[in-house]
Amino acid sequence: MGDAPLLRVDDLQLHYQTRQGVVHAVDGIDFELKRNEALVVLGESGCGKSSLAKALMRVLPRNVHHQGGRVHLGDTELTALSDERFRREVQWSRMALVMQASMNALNPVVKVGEQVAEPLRVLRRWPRRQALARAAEVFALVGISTDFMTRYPFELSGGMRQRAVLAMALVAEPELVILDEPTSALDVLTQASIMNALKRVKRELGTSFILITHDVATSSELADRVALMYAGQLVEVSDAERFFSDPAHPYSQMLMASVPKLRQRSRPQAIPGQPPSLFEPPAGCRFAARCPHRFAACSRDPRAIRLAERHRVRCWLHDDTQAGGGA
Ligand SMILES: Nc1ncnc2c1ncn2[C@@H]1O[C@H](COP(=O)(O)OP(=O)(O)OP(=O)(O)O)[C@@H](O)[C@H]1O
Repeated sequence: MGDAPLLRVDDLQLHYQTRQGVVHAVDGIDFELKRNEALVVLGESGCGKSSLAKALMRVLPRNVHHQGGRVHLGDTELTALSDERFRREVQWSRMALVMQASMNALNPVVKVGEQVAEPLRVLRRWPRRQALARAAEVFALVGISTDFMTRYPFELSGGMRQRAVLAMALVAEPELVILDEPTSALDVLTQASIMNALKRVKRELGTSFILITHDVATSSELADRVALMYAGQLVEVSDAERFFSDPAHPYSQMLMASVPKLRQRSRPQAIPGQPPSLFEPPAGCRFAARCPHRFAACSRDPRAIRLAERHRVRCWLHDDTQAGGGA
């Protein structure tokens, strides 16, 4: 059991119905996450990162056209649970989501400490005093003075509100916390200090994280693993160190070359072209149109190729059966 993954996601799909057609926002995603690991999901705007979080957490809009795949959390198959059981047994207590811009979603007329304590009162039926005492511990862990517990959200800075939302997600000690762009609205110093708070939480509570972001630099601080998303699919899933130093997928390589670095002589390189439409994504490799290495095989969908233990890449260049093809 010891090394069994905490989270296993197999062929996850989430498609939306719109007047223009069906949007394939999440289109066949597989990955695993171990306990106490932080997975950073990177990808440019519109590639489906938030949809992935929503599919995992069942926070779905009304216009879902199709949902598919399996998700296991420990031994529980989440995708087999009814909405009612998922809400009662999983949301907040085993798995929590900090949505994009959620620091603006705190209730303006309820004191912050009461809001952070609420999951314990509702889910665990803890008495108010006990819940507030636990909330105070979590406030300290995420770096807010407990003085702020008796304040209203408008009395807190953006960074403090974001920490309060984080405290609320952590208060019931879920095994997994999903954070969707948790710091993108904040200044760089606040971003860094929230990343430090997350590292502390990971160390002290053993929490696993999925951190969704387009910010390569900030996220590298926390990441044990990286998954790079492109047009609804994961193109590479790898150890963070390997991903940042020696990425394997051409898109990963181009993304890393596009990130400005302090001691870099050459200029950061933009990636020419646009991602494909998610209405009718191409049948073959979705990155092929922008890829300098494309060759004949790319007109077929590249399966996930295993480069090493826990390193998968969705690219024919790394498939031995296609050896010599343009690499
Ligand atoms: N409810 C919805 N109905 C229809 N299309 C949607 C809906 N939500 C998202 N989309 C579309 O699905 C695709 C993926 O969106 P999503 O928000 O998941 O991407 P993202 O990578 O999180 O983007 P960003 O970083 O800009 O938030 C986009 O084309 C988006 O326009």
